[in-house]
Amino acid sequence: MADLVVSSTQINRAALTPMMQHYIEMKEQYPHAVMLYRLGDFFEAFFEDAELIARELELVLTGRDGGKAIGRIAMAGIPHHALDRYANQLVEKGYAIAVCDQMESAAEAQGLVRREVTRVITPGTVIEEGMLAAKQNNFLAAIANSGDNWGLACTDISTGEFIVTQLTSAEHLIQELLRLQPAEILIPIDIPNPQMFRGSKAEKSSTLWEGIASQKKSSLPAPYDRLPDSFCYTPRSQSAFALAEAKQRIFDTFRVKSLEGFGCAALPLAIRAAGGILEYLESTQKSVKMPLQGISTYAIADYLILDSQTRRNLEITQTVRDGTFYSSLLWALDKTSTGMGSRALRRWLLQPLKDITAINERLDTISELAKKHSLRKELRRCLSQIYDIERLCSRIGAGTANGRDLIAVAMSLERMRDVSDVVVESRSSHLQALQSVPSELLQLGSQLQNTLIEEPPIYITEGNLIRNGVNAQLDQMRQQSRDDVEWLASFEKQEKERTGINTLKVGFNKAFGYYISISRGKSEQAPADYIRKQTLTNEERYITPELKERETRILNADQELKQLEYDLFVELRSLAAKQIEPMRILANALAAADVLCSLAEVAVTYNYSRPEIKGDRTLSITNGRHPVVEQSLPAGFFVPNSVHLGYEDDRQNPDLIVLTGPNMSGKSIYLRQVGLIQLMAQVGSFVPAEAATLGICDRIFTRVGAVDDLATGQSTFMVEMNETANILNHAKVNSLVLLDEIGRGTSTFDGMAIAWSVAEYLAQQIKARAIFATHYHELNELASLLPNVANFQVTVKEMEDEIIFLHQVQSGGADRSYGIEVGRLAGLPTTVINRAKQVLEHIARNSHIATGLRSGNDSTTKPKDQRSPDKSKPPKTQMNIFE
Ligand SMILES: Nc1ncnc2c1ncn2[C@@H]1O[C@H](COP(=O)(O)OP(=O)(O)OP(=O)(O)O)[C@@H](O)[C@H]1O
Repeated sequence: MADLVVSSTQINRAALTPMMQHYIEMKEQYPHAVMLYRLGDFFEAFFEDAELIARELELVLTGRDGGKAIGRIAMAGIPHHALDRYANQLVEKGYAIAVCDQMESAAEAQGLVRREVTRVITPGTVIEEGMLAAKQNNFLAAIANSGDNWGLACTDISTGEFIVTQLTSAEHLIQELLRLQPAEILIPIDIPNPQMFRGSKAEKSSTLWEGIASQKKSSLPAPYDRLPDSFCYTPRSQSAFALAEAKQRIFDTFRVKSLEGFGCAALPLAIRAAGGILEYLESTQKSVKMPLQGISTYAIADYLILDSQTRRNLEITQTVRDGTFYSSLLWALDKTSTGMGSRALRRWLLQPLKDITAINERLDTISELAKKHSLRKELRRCLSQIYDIERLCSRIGAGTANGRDLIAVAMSLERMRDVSDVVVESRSSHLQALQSVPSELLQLGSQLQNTLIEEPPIYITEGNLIRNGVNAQLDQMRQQSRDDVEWLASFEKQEKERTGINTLKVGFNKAFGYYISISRGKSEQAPADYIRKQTLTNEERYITPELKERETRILNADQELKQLEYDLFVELRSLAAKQIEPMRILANALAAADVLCSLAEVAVTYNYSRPEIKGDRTLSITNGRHPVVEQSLPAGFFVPNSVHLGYEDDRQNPDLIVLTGPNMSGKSIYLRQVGLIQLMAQVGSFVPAEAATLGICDRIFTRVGAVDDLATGQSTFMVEMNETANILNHAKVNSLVLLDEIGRGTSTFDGMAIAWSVAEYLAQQIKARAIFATHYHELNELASLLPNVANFQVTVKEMEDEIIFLHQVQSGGADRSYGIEVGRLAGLPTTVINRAKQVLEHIARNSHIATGLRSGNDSTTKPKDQRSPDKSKPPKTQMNIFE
């Protein structure tokens, strides 16, 4: 629309209408955000913002008079009740939104309606229920830096969680960010407009942000240019991150005088990051202040470290192939009954423990729940009736909870009586935590239930919230209101009799209030004292002084009644807010119990066993299974396999296993299942195995077939080498290293040489427990050279014209891959298969690749079947099915 003014920068402000002048003033305070300005029943955007939301939300771009000398200003709007839905779409696209609301009704206003920014919604500060995923945290993070050290603070304002840590390298910071997946990250950089919001997604689609669009991440000042591209970053003024200011903010927010109790007193960077978050919350949460829990400090070394590569390869929360939740470990284990439990399970899986006592406490609880079927069943039934108290607490504290929220709290607290009864005889600590519910919470539950009606409306300003008998004044006003209804009925009856018009009715509408309605045909009969107010096609509407007088009283009484109900409700909500702390403790206990019930349920369904947790390097799994693949195969189809690694006292168990076997035989699955079982044990879960004794790992490393990393322009082989280097530089004696085919993406000789030396380094230098799956059968020689290396193979059975995958892992090395057979199964043309077979035979007869590596140091200390195959015999050719 050519005639619309779309830019606010070049106009003569004095010529604008007073309201538009106010809009510009507001917008200037939030230049980084799309401003939604309340006008009656709509939130409107003007100028550039109007164009933006019209484009992004597919709305009609219209115009509004901006003043005589200005003309029509671009405008686009959304109905006020649809704010959440549209705001959600904008936040998803990476925009921040400043909500400028009306603080008084147009009728009340003297002059211009008072409007204020009540809230700035950004990806990390979303609290609206409809905008949050029930099963996932929505984290807002902030970081601070000094040299190689980094502070990280992270909060989920919908639950009040607030965690901080300090890290000693950018890599650790990035790994933590990748684990937490914050929706928004605050970085302390002073750019010309410090409030400017930049989200990676917003940059792509917005012209509004041209000022910052040039500030691509790579042009952000060091050291922040190293941060991953996939997040939404918001630059903030450095002053909020200054140590003194940050400390003061923490003192003020949490009403403390020292940071000792939070455990971060000696972590200046963590404090600075926390200060950055608090300052941001102050500036975005205007009228709605979500109460935070106290700060909880953690160290990454307290937990089993899983880097992003390992989380991805083990498919903990999503699959590698298509990134879906379905077929991930979380999918296989999540039988939780509440959103709190589901979020906790995700956190537990991404941050397994190292503390044996804490692990055993979880295992004890699962043991009890697994053994006592009716306890588990009953507890799960009760949990499924409990609402998301964690998030409800935050809404109560922020003063945004409505009647339905309080009823949900009341019902949940009522259910707690059943929960306590169900666990009354339990012995494990996580269930004992639910045995007694603080009496003040039970009282609160009863009070909420006794005060509020069963199904209150969504809005708390419309009355109909409070039960009869709660407040004498309210009861009296309600009686009055009933009397008024009766009076109206008797007035109607009286007027019918007086006029003799049977169809006469008393009606009401917002514009005219109460009126007497008579059909046009009968209007001649209207008495002289009737005052005509409105003429419609079929009826005439009248008022009388008596009706008007009564109307004033009815409407005033109605307003007063609603106000009284509102006041009583707010009082009740404040009362509930005083119990947030015990409610949060309860919510945490419920979440843990829910996770443990879920793990127990899975353990019983799939016949898992309790792992024995040790402080040494034992990794012993008897007949283990892959928890996800097992669930996706028909019962009994999965072939269990064992592994015994890293037992130090006698050298019966190796540190490193060279795993060979044909393509498709199950090497990758085996590798992953070992990693998953170790991870599950440290989460405190039962494991899919007949028996398992597992020492605590400090880290699990995995390297599984890489793909080209087009985003960073790295080749498959480069990615593979990067990942391998990372493992060799960080793995320690207590780590578990799972390598699937190293050295594939280069020439056979280079690849094999690298694979050999990597395996040798792992076994000799690092002595980590490791499984090395490979098609380089020459690596079987290592077992004859190094005492802590053994060969294992996944077996197949050769039939006359096919091979059968047995998926069984046995000691000894394989010397064939049956790659050509797999090619045939995949449908390679027969000519190609036959030719490949000829070439293979030729190579097998003439190649001496491994002879140089076999230096004759054959170990005699190991069982025969763990040594390399006898290479003195002529190499076998592929199966006779090819001949
Ligand atoms: N223990 C098992 N029991 C039953 N089926 C299995 C088992 N292990 C693997 N499989 C099946 O075999 C398929 C191939 O397994 P996997 O990908 O682990 O083979 P691989 O040996 O790593 O193959 P390649 O060397 O070609 O990469 C799996 O998709 C799974 O369906």
